[in-house]
Amino acid sequence: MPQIFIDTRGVSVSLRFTETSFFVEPTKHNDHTITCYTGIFNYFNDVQHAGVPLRSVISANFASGTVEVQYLARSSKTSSLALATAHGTVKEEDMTRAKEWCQALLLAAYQGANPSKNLKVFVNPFGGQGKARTTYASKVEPIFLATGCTLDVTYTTHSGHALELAREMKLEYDALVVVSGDGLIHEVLNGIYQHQHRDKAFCIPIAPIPTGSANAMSLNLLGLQDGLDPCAAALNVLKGQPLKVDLFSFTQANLHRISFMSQSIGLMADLDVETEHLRWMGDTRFLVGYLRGVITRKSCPVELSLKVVDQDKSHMMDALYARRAGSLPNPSISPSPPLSDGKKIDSPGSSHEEWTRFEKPILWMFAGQGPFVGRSLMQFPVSVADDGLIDIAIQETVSRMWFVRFRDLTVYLKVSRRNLLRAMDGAEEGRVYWMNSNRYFKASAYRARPLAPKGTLVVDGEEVPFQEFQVDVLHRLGTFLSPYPYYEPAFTVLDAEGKTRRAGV
Ligand SMILES: Nc1ncnc2c1ncn2[C@@H]1O[C@H](COP(=O)(O)OP(=O)(O)OP(=O)(O)O)[C@@H](O)[C@H]1O
Repeated sequence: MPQIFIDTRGVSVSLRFTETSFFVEPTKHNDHTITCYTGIFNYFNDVQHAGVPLRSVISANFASGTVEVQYLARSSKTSSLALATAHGTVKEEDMTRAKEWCQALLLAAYQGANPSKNLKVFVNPFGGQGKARTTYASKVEPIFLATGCTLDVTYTTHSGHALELAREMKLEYDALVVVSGDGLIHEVLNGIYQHQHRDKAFCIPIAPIPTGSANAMSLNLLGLQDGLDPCAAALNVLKGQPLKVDLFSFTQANLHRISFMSQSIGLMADLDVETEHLRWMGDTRFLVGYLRGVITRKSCPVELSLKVVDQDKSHMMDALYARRAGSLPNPSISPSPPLSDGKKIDSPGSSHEEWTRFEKPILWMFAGQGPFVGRSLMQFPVSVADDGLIDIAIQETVSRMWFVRFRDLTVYLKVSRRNLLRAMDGAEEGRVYWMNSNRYFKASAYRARPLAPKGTLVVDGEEVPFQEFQVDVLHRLGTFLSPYPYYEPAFTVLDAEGKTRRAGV
């Protein structure tokens, strides 16, 4: 599509786009005049090289002789996205062309999809550091309004509010936007689970806007650079494609609930619950909790049984490579059966494997999906969104590497505090995966039975009673909006042989 020229405050500016990028280029200017009006560049001199991905263009309008294009851009490579506008008048004789150009730009930027979405928005003013309300009003809502979205916004007033609303919601929304952390996503999914038409309700995609503490789902969908950026997450609401992900059925006695991210017991659960009063710290509170846990090294009193499908770390990593490169089809597990009202949900894969008991004493068990459980911990680096399996990481209390022999007796030594602290080094890129004392399984189901009256059990970041439970996988039941057909974070680590390996395309 040829370029058009607009006049912005006396400066003639060329607007053009290619299949991949959008460009704003002044054609005449006073040397070194500083301008920020496009958000793409600061100096006109740089402009020949400037451009934003076409995906970042959110609106293009022509009205009353004026062209206005809105897009998201960074002021530097590492900064967050911000809403920027290029606007200016066109000459009388160019008006028809300008109108057609705007339509063509919009068509290309949305690849034919409708920019004006019908959105249900949940804002949790309590999540994270309590900034959701202002972040939504100042950064997110302007992006939705620029594209003509219809917004049905609820500021949650109490814990459980989002669940109640999701349970009763109409099925007309294009997406459910969750302005909060992972806890509110958990609520929305459980509301959907109780919905009268839950099969259909589970197909409405959820899109997180990160304003909680860990924001793990947002990190897993958008990656480290964009995962904590509310504007990047808003762009995902407009441009993301539905990504089917496995969910988990968490059963305690006769109570079922949906878990979408993780279940933890032991140190990793304690650090979440015991740092609740440190919310003001953001996700640094998890680091404080971990250090506290390493000092006490409290054993986790629980009996675990797993339906193991894989426990070979190199093999699991190879499978991840293959999936991301598109060379492995979806696993041959059939989709979850439709959920009919009142029926227990069954796992498609859990009936095939044998139950195996994990006998060793442990410091913690962390089960779930999605590489990141927080910005500083890639706990499940080989997680695949829809492999029909749950990843389970178990930290043994004793190290298989460290033991002393005395006559016929072998005495194993506790994993040292030094090693546990060392595990923090590279934890954000999943290096802990290769630690010998970190046992890693892919399973179709697992059970845990507490062996002490007291302990901490956390599901998707929320504490639940410390009682026996079972988790089964619900293959591809969840739907999220995502820029990629897989979890974004790539696993780049030294493998067991010390070679650099990279998962990703
Ligand atoms: N108005 C409210 N007042 C108090 N609690 C609320 C309110 N609205 C929602 N909640 C509860 O707030 C809890 C925490 O929310 P959320 O998980 O979104 O933030 P977070 O815990 O800081 O982030 P993350 O889960 O990513 O670590 C949820 O359990 C939710 O039920």
